[in-house]
Amino acid sequence: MNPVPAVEIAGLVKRYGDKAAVDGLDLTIARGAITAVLGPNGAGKTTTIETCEGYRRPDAGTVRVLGLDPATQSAALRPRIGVMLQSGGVYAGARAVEMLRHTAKLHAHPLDVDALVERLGLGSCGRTTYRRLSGGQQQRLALAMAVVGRPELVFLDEPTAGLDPQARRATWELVRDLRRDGVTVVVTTHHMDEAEQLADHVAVVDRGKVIANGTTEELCRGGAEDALRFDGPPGLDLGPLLKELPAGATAAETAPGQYRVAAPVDPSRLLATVTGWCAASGILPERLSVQRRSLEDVFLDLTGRELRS
Ligand SMILES: Nc1ncnc2c1ncn2[C@@H]1O[C@H](COP(=O)(O)OP(=O)(O)OP(=O)(O)O)[C@@H](O)[C@H]1O
Repeated sequence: MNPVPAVEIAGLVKRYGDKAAVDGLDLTIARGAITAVLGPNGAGKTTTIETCEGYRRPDAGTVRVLGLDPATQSAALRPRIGVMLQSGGVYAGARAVEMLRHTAKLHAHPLDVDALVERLGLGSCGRTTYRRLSGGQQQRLALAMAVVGRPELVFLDEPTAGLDPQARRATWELVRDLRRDGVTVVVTTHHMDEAEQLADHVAVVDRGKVIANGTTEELCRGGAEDALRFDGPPGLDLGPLLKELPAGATAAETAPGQYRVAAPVDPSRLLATVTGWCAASGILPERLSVQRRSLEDVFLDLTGRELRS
């Protein structure tokens, strides 16, 4: 194992005017794994990733990527990393696959371009210019450009935003294959299921700091009890149910007609209490299940359920 972490960030501060977009962020990312960086809009994820890529200079703190300083050693770093930006980064007038072939030629051991084009469903885009590709095709091309040079480390900023389910799955498979080949992948996403499916490690960023960090398993286990979920008529008054449960129980309508109940009791007792209350109230609970906390639950517990302005 290479002892130098893929990414080491200590006390990173990045300001835009007098606003600190990143505010003392610490994060170490291991090699050879997939790390998902999650956080609400405006949390500072992209700013952090762009600092790692050498596109932004820190105002304070240190950033090391593959042991190098991206601000001053970018010439040594660039050939070793792959970058997929949230938008742009590709010349709009260039023809899609030609551009990919050109990028491949800049690297010593590129991936097979035809195989990559096939995998990402870009076969029909050969001579189409970047600006004429659909949004999803542009995303897939940007992903192909990021990985074609067989980098040691890939940064993918929201790689599946706006992709159809097939393209999303193709992206996931490609990311898993990168990990199998020993590549370190750092991915930002707003899709909690994506992070749950793909990531070995998860870092949650909020207000410019890492507020939680660990494996998905560790974060989902952390502190909270199993939750019971069921569907029922919208707008149920859950107050009487809560009275039947011990202190510390929570009950909420997470979406219209969808309920989540958690309590520090044995799951079988929780199930008995909820079904008993439903029966007594004339409610037929549908799709009833006891589940461990999902990453989305963890995320919302950490960052709040309110929409931020
Ligand atoms: N070039 C810029 N000039 C001024 N402010 C900026 C700039 N880029 C980002 N910001 C601000 O910095 C904060 C962090 O933005 P950033 O893009 O890093 O967040 P993010 O976590 O990636 O958000 P999202 O999930 O919406 O992509 C936001 O308040 C944003 O408005």
